[in-house]
Amino acid sequence: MKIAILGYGTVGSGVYELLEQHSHIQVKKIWNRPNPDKQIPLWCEDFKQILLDEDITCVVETLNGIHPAYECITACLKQGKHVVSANKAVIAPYYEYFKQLAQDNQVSFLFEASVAGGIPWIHHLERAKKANTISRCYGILNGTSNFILTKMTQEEKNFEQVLTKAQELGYAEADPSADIDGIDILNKINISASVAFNGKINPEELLTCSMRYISQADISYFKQKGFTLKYLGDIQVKGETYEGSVLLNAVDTHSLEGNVFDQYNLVSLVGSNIGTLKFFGQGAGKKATADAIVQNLLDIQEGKKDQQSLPLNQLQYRPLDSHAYVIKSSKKIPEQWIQAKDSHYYQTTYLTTVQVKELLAYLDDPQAVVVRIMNNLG
Ligand SMILES: NC(=O)C1=CN([C@@H]2O[C@H](COP(=O)(O)OP(=O)(O)OC[C@H]3O[C@@H](n4cnc5c(N)ncnc54)[C@H](OP(=O)(O)O)[C@@H]3O)[C@@H](O)[C@H]2O)C=CC1
Ligand SMILES: N[C@@H](CC=O)C(=O)O
Repeated sequence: MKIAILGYGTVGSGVYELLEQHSHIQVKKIWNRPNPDKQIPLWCEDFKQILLDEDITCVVETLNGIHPAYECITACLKQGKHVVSANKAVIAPYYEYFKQLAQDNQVSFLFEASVAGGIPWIHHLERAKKANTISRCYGILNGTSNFILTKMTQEEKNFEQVLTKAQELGYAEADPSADIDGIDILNKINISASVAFNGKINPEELLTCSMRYISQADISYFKQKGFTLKYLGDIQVKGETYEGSVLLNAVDTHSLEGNVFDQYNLVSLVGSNIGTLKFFGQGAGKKATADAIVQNLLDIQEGKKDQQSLPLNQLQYRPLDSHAYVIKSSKKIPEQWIQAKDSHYYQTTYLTTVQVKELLAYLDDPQAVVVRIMNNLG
């Protein structure tokens, strides 16, 4: 099989290097914008040279963000080329569109690397879905934020210092605010919901809180109480309704999630027969992510059939659960929402995600630190 790669950054170069060991998959062309700082093997300047090359039957997309990735994926699928993408920012909003285009053109659109890097999460979701009704997907889904929390907790490093290290190691997004403000996890939760529930969600409805204002003092405060802070994505479904969140969670120090460090991820599904299933591995990084892409290329080579039934069902947001939260804010939180106060940490009464959003809108404090108390992660 002859392929092309779009984007020669951390992941694209990783795919090229791994494929040097695969004699049956040959990289014919690599498209990247002109970059004098990079030596790009097989570089081609014009994307059309790839699109119109009939030898190339599959295109790997490892660009950043929505444009020009959207246009490239669309053109390749319409041209009858298989597409493998790692780019969650474009897959999350256009999942159904790309899947439909692939079906219409009798090709595959695969995206294992887009959620949880090297973990074969999508493969196992699709497999679990065949025999189970899946009601929840949750976990540590971002390597950069987990790397930051680990180094702040274990080595008492400061936030900015560790974020720079995560960028150097190739874990962070081109704009790392996606990692620390929750957008990246939101995209991964959205893609997981499309696969697991055959469901369409509105990501803006999820309770999404940044982790960028966490301090060493906050970490120590929770540590004293037996908690480790983890930045989790969570989505649950009941019938045609769903609820979800992306935020810091205080998890038991002895829990599995509490013991996942560095760029590693731990992602779980809850199935009607199997109960909770957990998958652990590297969620970010060159080689691990490239491996997930190569796995998809091998799927295509072996003629693996697509599992997705379309169209997706539109789900409605409705709170399904309530939790206690700890909120650190310089603003005063009204009594009716508070169960206890400890210095400037307010512990709330049990609140739904919708109530927390109301409280945060009332507070209007962009630097508030919001932590969900998560005693039982399953
Ligand atoms: N890094 C990781 O661990 C993981 C990344 N991903 C996803 O994989 C994709 C690639 O990530 P990563 O390799 O880390 O990112 P990089 O920024 O390292 O690589 C992106 C590449 O795309 C090129 N590029 C960007 N915009 C354009 C454009 N308009 N035209 C042509 N080329 C362009 C860049 O060129 P230039 O160098 O000139 O800027 C760069 O070579 C992203 O969508 C990311 O979310 C998924 C899982 C894990
Ligand atoms: N920036 C992402 C890369 C993988 O998806 C992360 O840190 O997890």
